[in-house]
Amino acid sequence: MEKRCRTNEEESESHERAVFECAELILPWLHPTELASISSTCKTLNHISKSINARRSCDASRAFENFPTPFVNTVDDQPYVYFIYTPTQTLGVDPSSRVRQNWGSKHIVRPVFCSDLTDPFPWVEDACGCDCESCAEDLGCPCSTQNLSELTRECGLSCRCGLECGNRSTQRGVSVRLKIVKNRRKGWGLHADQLIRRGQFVCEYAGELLTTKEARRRQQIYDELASGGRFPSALLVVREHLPSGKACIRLNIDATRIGNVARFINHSCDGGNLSTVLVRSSGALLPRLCFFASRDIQQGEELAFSYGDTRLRSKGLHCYCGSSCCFGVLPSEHT
Ligand SMILES: C[S@@+](CC[C@H](N)C(=O)[O-])C[C@H]1O[C@@H](n2cnc3c(N)ncnc32)[C@H](O)[C@@H]1O
Repeated sequence: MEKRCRTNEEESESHERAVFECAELILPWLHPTELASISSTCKTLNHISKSINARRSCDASRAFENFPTPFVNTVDDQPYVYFIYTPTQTLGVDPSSRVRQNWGSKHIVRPVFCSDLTDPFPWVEDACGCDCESCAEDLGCPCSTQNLSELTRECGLSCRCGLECGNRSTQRGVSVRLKIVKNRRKGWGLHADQLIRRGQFVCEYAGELLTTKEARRRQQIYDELASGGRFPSALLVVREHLPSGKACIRLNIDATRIGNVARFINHSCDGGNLSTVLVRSSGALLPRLCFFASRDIQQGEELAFSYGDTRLRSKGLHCYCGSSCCFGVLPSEHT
């Protein structure tokens, strides 16, 4: 059979295709500043970068969650906020390490969501699950605590019903449609994109779990950055008081660099429309901070909560929550 030699044109087309394919694989791993600088080098890379930015703005959760969470910005031309997504709490990562995540790729591979696999902490020995064979959400679960207290227990790893258990509703990721909307004064905020019923689970506050020493170190840096202009940090300190009242477990969750959609929830001086509940899964060493709707929330409404145990700072950031009881200054946690 006669072999036809490839023309120069065909050869260059094939090279271009190879470059295109490689770029499509590599560029989604880049930070926005890297993406911007590479996109200025040639037309093809500029084109690919643009589509990556468009895909990033369509889903902040990078398909980790059950529904995409889009960014909506009618204020300026920032298409999205860059951070590393984690659907559950994770161990603190050295800030100097450049963690990367594939975001905005053409080929979306939905990560397997399983909190049992992602829980970074060892499980305690006496972990127990419920005895029912299958407990659907509507039937309830014998070991479910029906009313929302400040601390709720859920079934855990050894539950025989698996992740579908009606008493593991906070372990299946974000289960309502949400969007991230930019506001001129408060920056980005998390909004409902459907009706959310009172008592419904919205999302967990996921981020890096830090030692108190590291939390204090980072808070100092964040305060300095905030004083020099707008820097929206997302370091939350939560205390779980033990029944004796004498001791408490302190959780330092930093969602500034690594977090989930909850990092966009703004503060409201009137407590907003979310209640925070510490949920402990049977067998888990540490509780997780979960948000539930404290009343019916209409589609489009902004989600908000009070940033917790606070002391007012006379020179703190200005609060724009707009509630009738607004203190005028954003609360600041004494880390
Ligand atoms: C956890 S982040 C919330 C998301 C943030 N708005 C953003 O753009 O990424 C906390 C930061 O949001 C801003 N923020 C939250 N609530 C606010 C409020 N009521 N008024 C003004 N700024 C607020 C502050 O900059 C604060 O440090």
